[in-house]
Amino acid sequence: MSTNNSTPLDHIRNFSIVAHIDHGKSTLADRLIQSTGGLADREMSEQVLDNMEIERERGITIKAQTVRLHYKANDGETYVLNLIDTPGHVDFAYEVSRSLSACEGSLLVVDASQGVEAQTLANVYQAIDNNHELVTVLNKIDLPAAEPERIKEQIEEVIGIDASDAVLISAKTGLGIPDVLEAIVTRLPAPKSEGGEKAPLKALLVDSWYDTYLGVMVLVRIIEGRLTKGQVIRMMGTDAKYTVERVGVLTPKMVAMDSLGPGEIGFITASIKEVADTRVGDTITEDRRPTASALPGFKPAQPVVFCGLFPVDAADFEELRSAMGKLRLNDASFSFEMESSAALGFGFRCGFLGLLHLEIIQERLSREFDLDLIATAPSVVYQLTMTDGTEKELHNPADMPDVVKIAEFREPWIKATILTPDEYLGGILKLCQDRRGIQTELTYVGNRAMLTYELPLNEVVFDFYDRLKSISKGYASFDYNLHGYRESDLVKMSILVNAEPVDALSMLVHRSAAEKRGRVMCEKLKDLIPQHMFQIPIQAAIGGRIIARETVRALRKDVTAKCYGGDATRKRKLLDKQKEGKKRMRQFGKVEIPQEAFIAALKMGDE
Ligand SMILES: Nc1nc2c(ncn2[C@@H]2O[C@H](COP(=O)(O)OP(=O)(O)OP(=O)(O)O)[C@@H](O)[C@H]2O)c(=O)[nH]1
Repeated sequence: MSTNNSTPLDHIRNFSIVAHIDHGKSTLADRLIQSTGGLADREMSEQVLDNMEIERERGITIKAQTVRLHYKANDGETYVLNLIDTPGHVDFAYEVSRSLSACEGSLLVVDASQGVEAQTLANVYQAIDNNHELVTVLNKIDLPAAEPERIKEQIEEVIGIDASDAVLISAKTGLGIPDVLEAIVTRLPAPKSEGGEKAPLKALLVDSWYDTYLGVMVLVRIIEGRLTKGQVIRMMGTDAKYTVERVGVLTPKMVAMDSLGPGEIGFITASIKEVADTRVGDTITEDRRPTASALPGFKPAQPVVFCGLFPVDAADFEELRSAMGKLRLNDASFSFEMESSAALGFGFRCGFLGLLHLEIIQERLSREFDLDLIATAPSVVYQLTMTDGTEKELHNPADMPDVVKIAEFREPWIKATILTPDEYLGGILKLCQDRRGIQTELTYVGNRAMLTYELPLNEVVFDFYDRLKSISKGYASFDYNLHGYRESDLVKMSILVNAEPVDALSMLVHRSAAEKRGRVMCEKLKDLIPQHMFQIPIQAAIGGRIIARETVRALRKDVTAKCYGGDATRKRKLLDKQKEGKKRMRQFGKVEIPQEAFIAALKMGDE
């Protein structure tokens, strides 16, 4: 189907939904699609917007998606509503911000039984920074625990916006959905376009992804002018030229169009080779008649967490490289380069936006590509000033230069916001304190405490979020943003198993925490490393100094010993089983360490 459209600006509304995780953003989006007939009921698989398998399984939104809806309003007119979905997790805050810049308004969804959470705050402030008009939507009012009046007051008190006209809905039952659609049309502004459609083309590159059939697809928001099939476009940031092959919109099905006009959001394809060739935030113009000035643009997302990924079986190396290449096609914020380690052989040093991003990539590699991997300790990006005045960035503890050559060592800090029910406050304060946190604020929102802390990112990347959740029984919420670099007294802690250093387990820690970390790590490894025929010392060391030690006692019997008599098949079975187990082990000198040990050892706990 091909449609030529020219929706007048005042009949377009571009909006996002901002919410804390689990407050019902995807359910609401699905309802909006369903009630405007974007998909027939039978096409409505649950949660259309979260279309990746892992997203669906974990119930989180990663890649921003967009849909165009047609809505016949109470005034009898039909409006085009473009919904840009935004990811809800802290790791993807950057994607939230760029999705928001493509629209004029947001629905602020708050769970009426939970109230404002850390990501509600983070996301709503981003919307306000983007000059969005807001419509407050209180969801889950079907729940007996819903307290819409109290939550309205809370929103006014904490966020400082008027919530008296909040729309009360249940995305689950469908209650109130027509009111949301009316509010979008009557309360959110139409896009503006200074130059209109006669002006030279100026479009914002909002997002891009790789489609197996169509190649690189680019999501664009037209500011002025017209984007047409066959047009030669120029990316103003990279100066690359392309001929537009397809123009269309997502309903969420792809629908071809001849062109897109001012205020509209849609996709194009143009034989672009790689997602990496498209720069999110770039300005797209017509090569023949370029626009006078580019849009402000965004800074590219920088990876903040790095770790090494190695195949358990060295023979899988090429397969791993190709799998990573495929993942990167769709995720320009994931980076990798080859690395070799004495203990782990050949693998890759990978960069991620955060820990969740790391876990997702790791999971996809093992699930979609069936690869057994060992991940090394996650590390942040450190800055070094050397004694000769040069500056260095350090992504990998293994590359740590000789300490005598370092004049200054700096590590990244974050500013974290935590909201928690009062009864867990003590435990959380202790956690933050143990992680070298500096408290900057403590206020109350009803019976919940709102804390702001400055924390070294290095202390957060391991298991901070897991710990926070377990201390608060899942009730605390957390959000952070990077807050610059500070000088720090960091040391490299090595782990030696049977006197051999295991580089995958070495990490940079603050001097004050080194001994405790070393002790915990050795204790954990003692339980994780299976017994061998000999005694295995496990040691933590800083430089040449041992700071902790444990021993795995020697095993006496071999596995076949209990097969008295000569049952050969049974014996073979046991040996096969042992071989099977071996595949998932790595040999370090004479010692075999199971793959799980690496991951488990790095989840520190604060016992
Ligand atoms: N009772 C009730 N449950 C709801 C309602 N809306 C959503 N839920 C449930 O709340 C949970 C979270 O909903 P989602 O729509 O996945 O939340 P989300 O905000 O999109 O989460 P992310 O995709 O992770 O950002 C799901 O189990 C929904 O079924 C509602 O109106 N009432």
